Amino acid sequence: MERDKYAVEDQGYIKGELVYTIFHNQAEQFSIAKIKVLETNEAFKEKDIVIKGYFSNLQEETSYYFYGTFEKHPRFGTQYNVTSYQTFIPNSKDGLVAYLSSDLFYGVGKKTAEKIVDQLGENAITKIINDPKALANVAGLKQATAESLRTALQENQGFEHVAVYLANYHIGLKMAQKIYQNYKDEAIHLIEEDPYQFVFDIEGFGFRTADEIANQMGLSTSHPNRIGAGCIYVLQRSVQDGHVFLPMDKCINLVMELLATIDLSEVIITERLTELNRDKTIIIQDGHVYLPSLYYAEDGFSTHIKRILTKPIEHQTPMAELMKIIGDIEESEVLSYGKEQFTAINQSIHSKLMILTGGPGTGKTTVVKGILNAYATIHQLSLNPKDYDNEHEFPFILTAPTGRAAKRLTESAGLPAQTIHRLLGWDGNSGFDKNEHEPLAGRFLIIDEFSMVDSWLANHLFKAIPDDMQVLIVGDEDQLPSVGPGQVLSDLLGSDCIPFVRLTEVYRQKEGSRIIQIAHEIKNDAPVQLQNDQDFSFIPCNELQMVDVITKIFTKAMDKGFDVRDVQVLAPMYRSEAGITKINQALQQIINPKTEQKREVKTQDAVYRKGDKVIQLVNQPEDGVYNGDIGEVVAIFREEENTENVEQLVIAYDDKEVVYEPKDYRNIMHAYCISIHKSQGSEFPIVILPVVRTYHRMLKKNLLYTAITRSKQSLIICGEQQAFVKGVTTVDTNQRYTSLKESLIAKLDSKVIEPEVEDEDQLSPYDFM
Ligand SMILES: Nc1ncnc2c1ncn2[C@@H]1O[C@H](COP(=O)(O)OP(=O)(O)OP(=O)(O)O)[C@@H](O)[C@H]1O
Repeated sequence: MERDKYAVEDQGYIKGELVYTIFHNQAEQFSIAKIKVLETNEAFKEKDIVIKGYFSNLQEETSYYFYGTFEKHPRFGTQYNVTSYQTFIPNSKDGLVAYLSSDLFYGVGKKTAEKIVDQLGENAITKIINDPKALANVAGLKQATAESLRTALQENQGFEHVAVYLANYHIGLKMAQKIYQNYKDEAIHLIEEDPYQFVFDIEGFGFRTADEIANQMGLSTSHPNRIGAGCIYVLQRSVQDGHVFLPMDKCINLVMELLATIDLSEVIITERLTELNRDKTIIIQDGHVYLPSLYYAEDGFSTHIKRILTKPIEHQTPMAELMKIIGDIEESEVLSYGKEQFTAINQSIHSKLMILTGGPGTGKTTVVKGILNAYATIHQLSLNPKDYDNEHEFPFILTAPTGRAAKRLTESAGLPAQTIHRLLGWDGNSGFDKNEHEPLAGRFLIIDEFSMVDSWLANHLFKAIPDDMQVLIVGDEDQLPSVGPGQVLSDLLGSDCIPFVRLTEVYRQKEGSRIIQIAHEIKNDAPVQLQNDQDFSFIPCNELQMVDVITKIFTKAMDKGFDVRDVQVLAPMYRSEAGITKINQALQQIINPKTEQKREVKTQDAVYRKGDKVIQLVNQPEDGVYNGDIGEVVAIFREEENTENVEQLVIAYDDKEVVYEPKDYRNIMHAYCISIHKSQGSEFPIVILPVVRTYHRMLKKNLLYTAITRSKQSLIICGEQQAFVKGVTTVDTNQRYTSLKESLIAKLDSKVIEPEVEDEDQLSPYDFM
């Protein structure tokens, strides 16, 4: 078969044959291979070359046309970066027989291939693809083999055909594979019909790519499909910045900016937005433009808040009784609750829904334990899960957004806690098992680290809360907002519709913690002193010295007997000389270097060895691992060493081992250094925090506050003092557009639903001791 009619005109090519594969990632279909050069129109004189790209299945003894560009790799020299390719099948009988009897086509041997070519001639492949009956008369060819040969040929040729076509629009093989998997042979026809539809259907297919294709096809820049796709694209992008909606005028401006054409006016875009609103592709309300899922998430969440608040608590505990109970708890815990803490326990016991907020060390956990104890005593419930069975479920539900946060909650409260996803029975695909029809079973729900909960998850969670369940939300409003859209905790507090208690008195500080002092200095906008102390050090250095400084500190901590898991480097960004990637590479070399005996696997971005510290990057509920979980590579199995015939990486987390196949490797990365965003909800004995000017875009008060509050025993900041001071005084002005506050005020009639709490000032727990 000659070069495809869609082959890129004037583009350089190398016609070559596979010598051997150097690296192949099955999941990504990414390969690096050595190729014997048979013919080329490139200025290249060598006999062979290393190529890399996304290939579906490169075969030996088969020739290909590779289209691409040369690249100089610092270590491996000149390589050919392949952007598209196609199999070369000579029209000669021998060539066709070799191709049809290759490993690509199961069940077709040399003899059968010869018969096929004898019967169908030079155009055998085209005939088989186009005519389902073409193979019917080939003697001895079973119908099943004939069908599977035709399907495999269609797949193989079809993908190459699509890939070559898409390469004309600078769409690489990786994206071509996604497109082909989605649309198969329809891909070219569909893209020619409406390239903008791909923006919605294919993850990662950018509006600009669609635009380029449409442009080459001569589609008008003011075509309604273009404007529609532009509107949706602008909204989708705003969700990535945490917004729940865009104000109408801002949305129009962003669409104008994106579409950049003089044919468009605000009126035309407004009309298109109105049409999209009419057919429910978007929702416009009060001048706010929403993607439907977010509109319904906020609206649903506030409706459920109202529903929960409306059903009052049946059992009211007289103040005298509560004071006595709290006094007894103080005695057994050997502490005396501060006034705010006492108010928090009292109010939570009497509130259907309450928020407990406060900075580090203000006693949130202490109060949570107090509330659990008081509630259990009042309702004569055991706090021991073993005292319950399937018919009598444990009445206390403790949950948090991440695995690490749930684990910490389990440890601090002394009761089992789980992630919100697990609690709701998320299956990873179709949604949650728990909802309004299948609600949660229990009496008292405590949700920790609520600042990390986004609008979607908040709605799913509250949907599943039955009317008579009591709820306590716990979180620090000064932490980073959720990664997903919304700012649910601060909107709840800002609405003034929900009872809350804000703890301000710091208790851990009394134990002499400089870390907590720094956190509160940042929180209260007070000047931060960086002088060294028992649990705090500042090490001045610049960007280029950073990796060296960090590896030294890390090594010293290990020499002192700390475990790799105890020491955590937190940085704001991946790139730069002092970025996460460089720090991880350097630390891996020091902590877990290559040795003869140590097994390793190579992925596109990293090398993993047995003993490496790694982090899970996405929720993988089917295996019980969640975004932010940190584990260790404990075993690597080669393909031939297991029944699945696929390479495997085994990672041990706190309470389980999870097996990763190559297709899952993209879900992990090294975790010697992780991003501050990923560290939300976790705590570490030692935190090393690099802060340099290069990070300036990221250096904001809430980011540094979040990083600092992750450290429990020791905090080491290294870098430039000026950058740190600038960071802690820079408030993130990127306001998120959310309407939860207004929605709550409208639904709850702007009243804080105060619990009926007697004035505790008149009595003290001591009156009852
Ligand atoms: N009323 C109190 N009297 C004495 N010590 C207290 C009191 N309240 C809290 N503490 C102590 O202060 C420290 C911090 O309290 P706790 O862990 O409850 O705070 P937190 O707000 O949950 O902190 P973080 O958010 O950092 O985990 C603990 O050692 C706790 O025992």
